Amino acid sequence: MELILDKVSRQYGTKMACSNICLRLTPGVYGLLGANGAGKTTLMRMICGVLKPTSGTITFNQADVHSEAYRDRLGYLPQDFGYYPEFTAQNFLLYLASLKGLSRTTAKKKTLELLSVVSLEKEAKRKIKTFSGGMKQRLGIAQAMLNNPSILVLDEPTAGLDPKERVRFRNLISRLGRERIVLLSTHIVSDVEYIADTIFLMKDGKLLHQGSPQKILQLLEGKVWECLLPPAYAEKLCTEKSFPIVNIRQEEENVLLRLVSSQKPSEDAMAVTATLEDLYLYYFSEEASL
Ligand SMILES: Nc1ncnc2c1ncn2[C@@H]1O[C@H](COP(=O)(O)OP(=O)(O)OP(=O)(O)O)[C@@H](O)[C@H]1O
Repeated sequence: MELILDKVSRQYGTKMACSNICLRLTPGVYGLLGANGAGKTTLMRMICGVLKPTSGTITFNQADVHSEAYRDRLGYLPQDFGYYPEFTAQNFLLYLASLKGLSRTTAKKKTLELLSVVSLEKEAKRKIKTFSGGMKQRLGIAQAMLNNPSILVLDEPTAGLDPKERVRFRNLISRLGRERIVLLSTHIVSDVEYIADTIFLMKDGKLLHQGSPQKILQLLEGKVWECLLPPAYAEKLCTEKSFPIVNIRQEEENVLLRLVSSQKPSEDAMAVTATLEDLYLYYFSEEASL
């Protein structure tokens, strides 16, 4: 099973939202990481066949993504998925199952099975308007799974989840990714740090890096430092902006700076282990609020 993107680009007028993207996806969990406007939604919509590339090709097992056969194997949770607030969770899934052409008996069986997969079996008869953000997202994943897809595409599925819901979500995705291609986009690093086998780092429509979290982190090896400095000196370093500062923390009368630099930034700076968060803030420092 493989999904291949070959030199895929998408332009909106003069804006290049995705530029020359080449990817090969086999079963596993893939995290598409990028700041707002990086091109994640555009890329996912092209992968789902909802949007045509301006140039390049996307194929699944050598078939075009606009074929019906592909659509049957695809599950998609768009960013702005519309729920019907007055429906119960179960009726909502039954309704979507009928739209997807499942028979009544299969739909009923599948709906109950999926409500259990996303841990909503006890809420089956509750109206969606009473659900938390996390419960709605899990229901969204359940609807994307109705056709038992080989490719599951989730656009910002963790938006609005609290920490407990995030953990539950991660566990669910890890399980689903064992036998299918799961691609999820986020700008929250911790959501992909533990579950993604491969991370795609996107900026300004381009794919900057791809690889396992460990491989991606090697980019910053030996370049992340922490230094405890008097406030005046720390402020000087920050305003001079000679290094990307990834974190600032007040420590009693001093300031602890975490920064990225290929050289030791000050006499008593300590080299620390890089995290994906450092990497993200390093690449997206203009957009991120430090
Ligand atoms: N229909 C459109 N017409 C014109 N420009 C668009 C359109 N859709 C997206 N863009 C632009 O293309 C770029 C990529 O947008 P996209 O929504 O793919 O980014 P994103 O990474 O998903 O962002 P976010 O995290 O905010 O959803 C942005 O600059 C956006 O303004």
